[in-house]
Amino acid sequence: MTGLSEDMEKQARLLSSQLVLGDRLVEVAATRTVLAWKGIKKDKKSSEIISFSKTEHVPLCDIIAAHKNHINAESGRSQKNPKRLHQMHPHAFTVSYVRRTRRRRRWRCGDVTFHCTNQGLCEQWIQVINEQLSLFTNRPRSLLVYINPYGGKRRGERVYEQKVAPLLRRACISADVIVTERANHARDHLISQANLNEYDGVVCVGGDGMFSEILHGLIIRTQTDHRVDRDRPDSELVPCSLRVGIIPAGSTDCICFSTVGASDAVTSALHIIVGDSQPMDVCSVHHRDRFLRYSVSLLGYGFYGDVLTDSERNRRLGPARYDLAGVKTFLSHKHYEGTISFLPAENKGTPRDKLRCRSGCGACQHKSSLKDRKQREMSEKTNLDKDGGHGWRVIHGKFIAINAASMSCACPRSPKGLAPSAHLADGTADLILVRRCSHLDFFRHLLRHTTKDDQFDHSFVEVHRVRKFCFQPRVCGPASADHRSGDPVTSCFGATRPCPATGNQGNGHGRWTCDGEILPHAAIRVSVHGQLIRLFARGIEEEQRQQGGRAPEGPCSPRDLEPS
Ligand SMILES: CCCCCCCCCCCCC/C=C/[C@@H](O)[C@H](COP(=O)(O)O)NC(=O)CCCCCCCCCCCCCCC
Ligand SMILES: Nc1ncnc2c1ncn2[C@@H]1O[C@H](COP(=O)(O)OP(=O)(O)O)[C@@H](O)[C@H]1O
Ligand SMILES: [Ca+2]
Repeated sequence: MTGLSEDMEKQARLLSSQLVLGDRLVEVAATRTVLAWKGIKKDKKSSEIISFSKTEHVPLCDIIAAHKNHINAESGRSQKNPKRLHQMHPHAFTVSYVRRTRRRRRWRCGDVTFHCTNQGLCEQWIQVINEQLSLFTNRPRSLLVYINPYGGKRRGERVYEQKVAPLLRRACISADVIVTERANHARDHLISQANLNEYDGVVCVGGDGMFSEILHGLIIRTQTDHRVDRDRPDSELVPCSLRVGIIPAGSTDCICFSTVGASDAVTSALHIIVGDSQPMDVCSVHHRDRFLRYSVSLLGYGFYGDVLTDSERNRRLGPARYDLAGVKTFLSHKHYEGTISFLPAENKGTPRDKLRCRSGCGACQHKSSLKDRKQREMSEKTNLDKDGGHGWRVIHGKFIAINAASMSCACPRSPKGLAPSAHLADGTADLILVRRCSHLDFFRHLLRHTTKDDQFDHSFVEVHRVRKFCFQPRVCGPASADHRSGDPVTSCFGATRPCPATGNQGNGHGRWTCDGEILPHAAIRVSVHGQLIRLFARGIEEEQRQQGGRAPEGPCSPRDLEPS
């Protein structure tokens, strides 16, 4: 043997043989974890086989599939293969694999084609590789796909057909596709019609709003199946068993960007195919004892609530509607008065620490058990706190914005996100309070979302890592007895009085945007549910750097025959 690599020698080979790759004779070997090959040639003097090139390899977990090639019978050879070598190796198979590109965290499909001496050997290779892939039980076989044809720049259907469907076919994954016909079509279908037992996952083609539909469909279906009362703010929610893949085709696409590291359809499709799994926190939002919505990205009051409200009027502008509304809202420079009460998350880091949530994040590894959660609830009840009692803190003030993010909310507009240190799956959210300040100061704060500077390093911004919070806008007329009592929970959800001017508590106040949807109430109560849902993603991967500072092209730079 020529010795492909020391590592390979330690593992049992499932198959190895001499094949042709391009114009080279190579020795190829497969183990349970890797496919590797190395250029070989015959020594003219001794007639021994010697190796002459470095070993190249693809980890099996990065392989999408192996397929037989149909070689043009007339010419008797493929374009790249020299005639004599090919005559001796007339059969071929192609291995498709995940190739990391130099463009930030984008994945592409690479192909490598091997030629064999006989059909039997060719089929044996295909069988061995595909058999190993079938042992990866994390990979989906069957998916339910929802496409929002009107999301973002209205390219959802085209993106799916041109970029995603061919890859799913290559990976032998079946897909039932539903193009939505109205808002909430996907949510309602998931709640009451879809036979979820038939699928290994759900795919959402659209933006954060469309993902929110899928999220609601899955969570509501799961809670209904388990008879959990969603209206009770303290209900323990049951995690959803199906994973969700996001093919970005929306306006912000922050959930995709924050969980995959790129806003790119092919990259997302490849994360689905290799069966990645990324748990994610979900916030439940209640008004008094009524469930309102779930949130995974931005719950924003004041500035972002106003941006969203204004942007809805210009939906036809696509993603640009947010920029226009952003400028208008910025110029109006409003602030809102209210009381925010929150339960700090202990021993969970802070929103200003430098620990970023990355693939395999340590802070997200530990999912607290039911016992831990019960113990925490008990200690919340017994630990009296100087500010609000029961461990809660209370802050009253005039705010330009109140933002809560249970993940970083990184997106192409703001690559580090609204809450750069927030974690995807640690059971907490970062609460950002932007107090009334000058126009120029608020502009400086906003601008820092697009640079490396710390957007929280301002006297008018304060940040807290929390498990729960509630907000009460300043009530019209004299404050209610409960509000004055200082008990944060009662004051938020007890006898807040409707505004006598409008008869409606929410009117005249700012509004909350919840993952892009406007909430009907300003007084809300929010709890973070750790790891309630899983995505086909692996979190943002650390940039791999080689000497010279460039990211590697692929697992080992095997020849890539497909244009990206
Ligand atoms: C001066 C430049 C300031 C740039 C500030 C950029 C901050 C960006 C933070 C983005 C957080 C995104 C959180 C995600 C929310 C999404 O779930 C949600 C729904 O997404 P979907 O439409 O895909 O369904 N999207 C949103 O809520 C949209 C938020 C977009 C906000 C854009 C704000 C632009 C502000 C521009 C201010 C300009 C000041 C100019 C002064 C002359
Ligand atoms: N067929 C449809 N017609 C109209 N609205 C839809 C349809 N399908 C989904 N929606 C709604 O469109 C909204 C925006 O979708 P999304 O895909 O997030 O795009 P964007 O990022 O541009 O807001 C979501 O609230 C979703 O409920
Ligand atoms: Ca979190």
